[in-house]
Amino acid sequence: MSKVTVVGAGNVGATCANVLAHKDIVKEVVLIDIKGDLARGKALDSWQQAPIDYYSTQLTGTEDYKDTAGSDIVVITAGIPRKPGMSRDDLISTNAKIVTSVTNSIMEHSENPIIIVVSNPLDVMTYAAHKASGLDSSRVFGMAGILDTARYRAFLATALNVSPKDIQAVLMGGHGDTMVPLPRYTTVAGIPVEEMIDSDTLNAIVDRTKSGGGELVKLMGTSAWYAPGAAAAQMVETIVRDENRIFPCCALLNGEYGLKDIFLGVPVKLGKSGITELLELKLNADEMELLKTSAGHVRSVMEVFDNMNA
Ligand SMILES: NC(=O)C1=CN([C@@H]2O[C@H](COP(=O)(O)OP(=O)(O)OC[C@H]3O[C@@H](n4cnc5c(N)ncnc54)[C@H](O)[C@@H]3O)[C@@H](O)[C@H]2O)C=CC1
Ligand SMILES: O=C([O-])CC(=O)C(=O)O
Repeated sequence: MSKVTVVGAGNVGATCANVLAHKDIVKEVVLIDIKGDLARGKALDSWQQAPIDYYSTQLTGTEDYKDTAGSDIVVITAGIPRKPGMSRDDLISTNAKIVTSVTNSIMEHSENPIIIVVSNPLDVMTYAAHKASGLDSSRVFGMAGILDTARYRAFLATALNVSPKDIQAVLMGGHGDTMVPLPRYTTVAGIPVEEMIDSDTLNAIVDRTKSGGGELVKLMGTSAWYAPGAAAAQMVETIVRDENRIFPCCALLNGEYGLKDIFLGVPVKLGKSGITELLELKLNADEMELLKTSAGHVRSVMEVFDNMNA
């Protein structure tokens, strides 16, 4: 694994490229954007950080897809972010076209890449990239669950006054307000979280997690980038290192959880060929109900996408 392309040199894309370079695990990161100078500038700035922070990963910026040729992994962050008052779904008409055209351009120059989608609305943009790429679904998936789980873990760490390192959690469903944090699968240094925290505080943290993206949009006037960029870089890392780590990712379901032909957040193993296994948790009736509601919402946005392309 030597070459990673990050499409979109904006807040999330540039952060992802920079965090990835710091990991020093790939030979080359290409940052591509319709704004070529922005991509070249951010790549050059990151490359000039290499002697300070000690990494060898070469970063280049471009607007020309020829420079992405032979990419092993592609992270798609191109598209518009939301502004206060908007939902992620409001981005669909603009971002569907961008993600489809970007995927087509990538596929013209790379034979069998792994594609990680970040652009919103995430679940449907992953569906769009999968459709446009013609790649096996084990090689096209979306980043959301790592970020949403990280927010949940960070809120818990604050409430419990513990290191976020010690909090493990799973979260499922679409990347929106219907996402499903799973307290029953949350532990603090191996201790079930429900033994550590009262239910009102836990419920408030679950609710805050669900609107965690919106909280940041309200504060900043645009959406988050540090944690999102780092989350996408973590997915690249586990693939490059062929670690088979388990992360919640947006993946195509084929009957798992009683759901079919839908991209939704579920725990998967990630290795050098992409998704190596999709894990089916033994959800209880309440959890399953929440997951089905979330799937229903994602399906309604998928229909909007399908109608745009009919
Ligand atoms: N999945 C997730 O958890 C998250 C998703 N996002 C999404 O990621 C996307 C990017 O967000 P930011 O980086 O904050 O936005 P940004 O506006 O800072 O950057 C987006 C970049 O995409 C570029 N772009 C637009 N059309 C393009 C095309 N056809 N080809 C190449 N580049 C193109 C723009 O020139 C811009 O530089 C948004 O859709 C946002 O909603 C953001 C955070 C988390
Ligand atoms: O909230 C947004 O629009 C961006 C995003 O997906 C997130 O930060 O979770």
